Amino acid sequence: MHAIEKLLAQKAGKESVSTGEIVNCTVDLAGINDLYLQTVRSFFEMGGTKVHDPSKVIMFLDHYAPASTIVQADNQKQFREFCWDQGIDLLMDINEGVCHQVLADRGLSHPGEIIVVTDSHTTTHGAFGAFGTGVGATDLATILITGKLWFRVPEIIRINFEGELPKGVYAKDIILHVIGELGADYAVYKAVEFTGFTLKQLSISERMALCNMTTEMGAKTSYIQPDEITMEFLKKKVTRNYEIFTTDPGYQYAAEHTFDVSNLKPQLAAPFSVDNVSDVTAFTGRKIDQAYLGSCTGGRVEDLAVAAKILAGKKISKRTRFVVVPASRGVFLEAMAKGYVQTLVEAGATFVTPGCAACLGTHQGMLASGETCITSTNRNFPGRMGHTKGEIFLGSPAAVAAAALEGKIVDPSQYID
Ligand SMILES: CC(C)[C@H](C(=O)O)[C@@H](O)C(=O)O
Ligand code: SF4
Repeated sequence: MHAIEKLLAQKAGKESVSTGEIVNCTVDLAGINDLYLQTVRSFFEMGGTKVHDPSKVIMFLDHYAPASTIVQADNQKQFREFCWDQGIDLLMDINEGVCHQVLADRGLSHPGEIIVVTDSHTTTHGAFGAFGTGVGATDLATILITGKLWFRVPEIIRINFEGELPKGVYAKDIILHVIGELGADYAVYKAVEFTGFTLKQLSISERMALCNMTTEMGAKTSYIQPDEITMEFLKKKVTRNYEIFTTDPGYQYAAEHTFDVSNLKPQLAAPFSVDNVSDVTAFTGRKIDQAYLGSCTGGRVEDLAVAAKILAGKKISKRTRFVVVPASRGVFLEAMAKGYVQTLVEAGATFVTPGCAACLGTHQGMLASGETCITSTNRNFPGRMGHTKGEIFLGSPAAVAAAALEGKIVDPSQYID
């Protein structure tokens, strides 16, 4: 069996599972975000009165943090009251940040566990060897009532990376390249495992970016076998025991792909699809109105660090806005302590408090008609960050910072020593 199958088998109380089987699993952590008040409504509609185990539930007020509309303010009020009534202590209010980063910061994402959030990018937690997946309101309400949820054991695809990453090329470039090659619907309901030499070069932050974007291939979940890098990260954060599963030798994957990254150039996904990917050089010189650094894909400390490095002692281009949104309070604090916030604000960045902000086009950095944005986020369909006639290029944090500096798309590798 694969590690993912062993994990699902254990959570279903079975000896083994096989692809396609439906299993009913105990969920280790269930998260609800502030766009999903329907979860609470469904909980009551389905006959719920008391949450099965409030210690395994976490609430995130992140997508509209702080609330920008009266409806959202009202929803957030109802979420808070639900937590207080139900004894849910893990209420991550508007001061905490994007759910996936908050889980990582707090050491709540563990190997060998099932994490389900009402958010598609829950695949991010594959970076820790967890089974992370996103669901809708009624599925989440089912967990609230029973502590369990059914899953279809997914086919598992192995994506192997060989070679050392060139200067100025990051996990974001790798995953954009993979999605460009395989397509945005390649992994629908499949699990994507990343393996190979290149992973040894990738920090937890970079691995989170990789796993996060498997959602943009349709993946149900993603996986990286925990190693020394994972352990190093977890030992500073996690206080309780967890189990690490390993894949049996000779396991037959549904498909296997190998990418050599040693000659990879910085990548961009051009409007209006995440798989419309090419080398950044195809668009160099293209003027941008806004550069956006943030989200659960590209708003971590390392992302702000590379931007600060590129912009230290410089000013952003006069006709460009640079919106920076730390993914979490933890990221914000660390970036302040390390001086990145100071550097970026001096360079002309506009800071937004931790949260989803304009990543999903609802507030705090929206695009006007006809504007072009380069962003470290994960989606670029029409209207994703504001006006449907806004054009969005997805790139690495370095590509975003270099574009903010020049006011146009440039090859970021020239800005990295
Ligand atoms: C709000 C949520 C439903 C949504 C998702 O699931 O991905 C959001 O986080 C996004 O990125 O579009
Ligand atoms: S930061 Fe963006 S992608 Fe991540 S959860 Fe928020 S809206 Fe979704």
